[in-house]
Amino acid sequence: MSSSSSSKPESPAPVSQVPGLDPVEMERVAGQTLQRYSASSSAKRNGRGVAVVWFRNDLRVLDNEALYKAWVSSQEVLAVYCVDPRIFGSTHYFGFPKTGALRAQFLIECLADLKKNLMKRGLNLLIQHGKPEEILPDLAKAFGAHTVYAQKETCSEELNVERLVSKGLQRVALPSSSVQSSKPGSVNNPKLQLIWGTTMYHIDDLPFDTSSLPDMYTQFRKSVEAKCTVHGCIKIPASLGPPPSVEDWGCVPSLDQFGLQSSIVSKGMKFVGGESAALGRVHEYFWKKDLVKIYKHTRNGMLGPDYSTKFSPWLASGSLSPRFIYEEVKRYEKEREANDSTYWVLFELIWRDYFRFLSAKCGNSLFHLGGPRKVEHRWIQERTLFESWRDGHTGYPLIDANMKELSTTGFMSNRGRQIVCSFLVRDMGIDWRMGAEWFETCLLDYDPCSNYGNWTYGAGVGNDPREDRYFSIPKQAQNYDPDGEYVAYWLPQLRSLPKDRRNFPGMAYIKPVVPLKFGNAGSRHQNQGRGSAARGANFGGRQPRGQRR
Ligand SMILES: Cc1cc2nc3c(=O)[nH]c(=O)nc-3n(C[C@H](O)[C@H](O)[C@H](O)COP(=O)(O)OP(=O)(O)OC[C@H]3O[C@@H](n4cnc5c(N)ncnc54)[C@H](O)[C@@H]3O)c2cc1C
Ligand SMILES: Nc1ncnc2c1ncn2[C@@H]1O[C@H](COP(=O)(O)OP(=O)(O)OP(=O)(O)O)[C@@H](O)[C@H]1O
Repeated sequence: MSSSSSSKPESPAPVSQVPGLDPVEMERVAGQTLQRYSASSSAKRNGRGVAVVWFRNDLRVLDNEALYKAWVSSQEVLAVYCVDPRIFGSTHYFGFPKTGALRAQFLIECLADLKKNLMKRGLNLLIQHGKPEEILPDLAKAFGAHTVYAQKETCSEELNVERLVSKGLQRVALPSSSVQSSKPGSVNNPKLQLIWGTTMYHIDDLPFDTSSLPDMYTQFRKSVEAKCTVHGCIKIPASLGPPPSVEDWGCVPSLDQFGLQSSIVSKGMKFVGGESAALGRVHEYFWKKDLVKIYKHTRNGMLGPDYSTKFSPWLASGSLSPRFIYEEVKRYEKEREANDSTYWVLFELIWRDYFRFLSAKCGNSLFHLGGPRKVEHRWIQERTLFESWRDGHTGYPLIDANMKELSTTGFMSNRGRQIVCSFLVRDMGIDWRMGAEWFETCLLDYDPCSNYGNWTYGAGVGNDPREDRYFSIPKQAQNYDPDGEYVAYWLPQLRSLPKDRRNFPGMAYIKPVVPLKFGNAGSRHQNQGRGSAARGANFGGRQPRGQRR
């Protein structure tokens, strides 16, 4: 056997913390970066009274326009986060936990860090438990706030909350003295002002209305690259105080307040929540480890913290601004090197933008079985099969290892996500929404637009009919885990096998729960003679199309 000599079983590698900086270094890097992005002392504040900044998925100080506008328009800023019980409810169709314990823990760390960073600037974070539409009008009334500033969202659950908050504020009557430029004696309502802030390219700069967004990513990308520029990050003054006087600012919540049990990451990557960690990871990835210059060649990896940026959990919670990443890429290109890899980070961030704008175009069809194209197709919802996928017991090491990584750490590589998605929908024929909702439960970087956008593409119901791909497991295993290092990490029982058999263990592993739809071409040891009969889904006889991007 060539490179396939069996190796001794090894004990699992320790958990890799992401970023891998010690707390002192992380604080130093975050402090320096925030300082670099502080507004000069001449920044103008010309408002009156109190403004509320309602933090949602923008848990950061750097490049936070809602925070900046609240500061400019007031004499006092009240920063608020509402722990909305709905985000700890159940997913829409299949009743999985809407937020799993790992993402809840990440959120707690984000809130603790935000509170700390706001306090360093003379503010604080008021944390209240309840629905924003009940909390915010009461606060606006109690503090006489003229405006509630918040980041705009695009999916219906969040839009609904925005509508209810706005309605609630309309019922609050404020005396004219709290409101700028109002006539003496008149009665005014506080306003909800929603600010765009999730994407790298600003929605107002797009060369088309979102209702006419191109159906093809490449067309979108070329158009924005040619016609738009990325705005510079908003600089926030070093001092934002004073806050209004508040009796009880509330504590950063604990997992049991969410009704969740702590889930310790025992293997793989442990992501640290919060803006300081996000800025630490950018520093580590770009400047300390110099990894961005090889990103394009490593990005399809699956094992360890360094094959890709790992920015997504912080982007999803808004502890990291995509415009800051853009500026860091440009700075790196100027100071060190510009190449395909440095560009490719932006290329991927444009995918993220695209899915965000697409959610505005598609509305709820993004979440419907037929997807934006309303594709009619018979799916199955077989619980036992689904559970074998969810729990990593399908008999295919590559699937099982990825699913175990997801439930243990809350993360999975992009390569892994595409493979397990294809397996669920094509080989098992299972309703893609079951997979998407399980991802919604588990992912640290869960974002409705990127998650449901990618799942609709993977299921062949997305808005671009060409994005209809089958991922052959044997081929993916040979290309992306040729020595079986990844599967042996997550399934240690495979480590004692020769390297080239770890992905094809035959009788040495669980019996596959379904045959592969397109047979086992390319497999070396597995499933001989099981045939290639398709199960469940029939995708109109489409042939495998290899890999995406
Ligand atoms: C079925 C499926 C579900 C997914 N669900 C999510 C999700 O809920 N949230 C999420 O952020 N990403 C999702 N992705 C996209 C992608 O897998 C992750 O963004 C990526 O793996 C995160 O790791 P990274 O930050 O190291 O990415 P990198 O490779 O370093 O890429 C840099 C950034 O580009 C963006 N990006 C890269 N690929 C994509 C993509 N395909 N779609 C959108 N943005 C992308 C991310 O913001 C990422 O942080 C999903 C992909 C698939 C196939
Ligand atoms: N942020 C989000 N995360 C997960 N799912 C979301 C989010 N926002 C919206 N959805 C999904 O959008 C869908 C809305 O379904 P709902 O029944 O409310 O409306 P609908 O019947 O689809 O509405 P319409 O017929 O007007 O399109 C649900 O599947 C819901 O889970």
